[in-house]
Amino acid sequence: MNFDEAIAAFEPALPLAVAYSGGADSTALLVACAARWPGQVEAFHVHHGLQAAADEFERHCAAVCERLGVTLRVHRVDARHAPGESPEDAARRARYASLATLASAEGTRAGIQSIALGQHADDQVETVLLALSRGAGLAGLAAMPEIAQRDGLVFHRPLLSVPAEEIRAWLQARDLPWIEDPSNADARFTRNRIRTELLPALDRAFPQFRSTFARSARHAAQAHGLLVELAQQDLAAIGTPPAIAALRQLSRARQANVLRHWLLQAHGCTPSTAQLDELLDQLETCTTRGHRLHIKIGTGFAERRGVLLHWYNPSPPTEASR
Ligand SMILES: Nc1ncnc2c1ncn2[C@@H]1O[C@H](COP(=O)(O)OP(=O)(O)OP(=O)(O)O)[C@@H](O)[C@H]1O
Repeated sequence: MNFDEAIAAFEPALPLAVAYSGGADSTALLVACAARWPGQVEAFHVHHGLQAAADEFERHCAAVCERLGVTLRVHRVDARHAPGESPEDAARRARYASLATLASAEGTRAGIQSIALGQHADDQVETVLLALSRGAGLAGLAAMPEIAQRDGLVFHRPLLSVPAEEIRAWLQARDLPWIEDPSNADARFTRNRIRTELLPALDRAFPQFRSTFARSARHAAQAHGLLVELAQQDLAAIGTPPAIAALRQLSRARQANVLRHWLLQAHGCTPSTAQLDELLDQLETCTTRGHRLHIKIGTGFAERRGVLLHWYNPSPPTEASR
C-alpha cells in the first residue's frame, strides 16, 4: 500500500492526536492528517529525558507544528529503566503513559480518544523478527496491531502496510524536514542490527519477504484472535479462578491456552513456556481435584515479568471452591 492510500483508508474517530517524535514517519503522518482534517488534529510529543538531544527534538517539533498551525502538547518524562529492563522498553512504557496523560491533560482539546502512531511495514517486519528470535508464540508473531485499545484510548497505526522508503520519498517530494534520532543507528540495540544487517541480507535472499512477513503477522494475529475467543469460552465454562477438575478435562494445549489468557487478564503476567509446562505437569499429577487454581506472583521487578511461584492451593477445598 502506498502512503496516500493508507491515509485515505484511515478513519479514526475525531478529534485525533498524532504521537509526534519529529522523526520521518510521524512527521509524514502529522502533515497528512492535519491536511485531511484541518483544525481537528493535535500533536503529542513526549520529551524523553533519556537523550541529550531531547530538547532539540522538542524545538524541532514546535517549529514544524507552528508552521502547520497544529497545537503541540509536550509531556516530559524521565524514563528510568528497572533492573533487567532495556532502555528501549522503559522509553516505550513511559511513552504510552505520557500519551494517555496528554490526552486527559488540562488544555488538551476535549474528546481526543484516538491517537495515531507512525510505525510502518519495516517496523512490523523487525518486530516479527525480534519475536522469532525470542521464540515467541502467536501473540508475539502477530506483532503490532493496527488498532489497539489501551487506557480508554484507541491507538491507530495507519502506516503499518507502508514501506519506510515510501514515507521518506513522500516527505522528500514535499521538501518536508524531519530529524534523525541518533539512537536509531546505535548497533548496541538489537532492532537496529536487524535493520542494518539482517534486513538487507533477507532482501537479497527473498526479494518479497517484507510483504510476506507482514502477511504472516496478519495471519498470526487472526489465529491469535481465535485462541483468545476459545480461552474466553473455556474460562466461562471452568470459572475463575479455574476449577482444577474442569481444567483437567481439556487437552493440554487448551489448558495452556486458557491459563495463559487467565494469567494475563487476572494477574497481568505472561508465564514463560517452561513455567507453563511446569504448571501443567503439576496439574496433571495433583490430587486436589476439588480445588480452584491459586497462584502467587513473585515480587519486585519479577512481578512485572510475571514469575509464578505457587501453582495451586494446597489447603483443603472449601464449599465455595468445590
Ligand atoms: N518522543 C515521542 N513523542 C511522541 N511520539 C513518539 C515519540 N517517539 C515515538 N513516538 C511515536 O511512536 C512511533 C514509533 O516510535 P519509533 O521509536 O519507532 O519512531 P521514531 O523513529 O522515534 O520516529 P518516527 O517513527 O516518527 O520516524 C512514532 O512513529 C511516533 O508516532
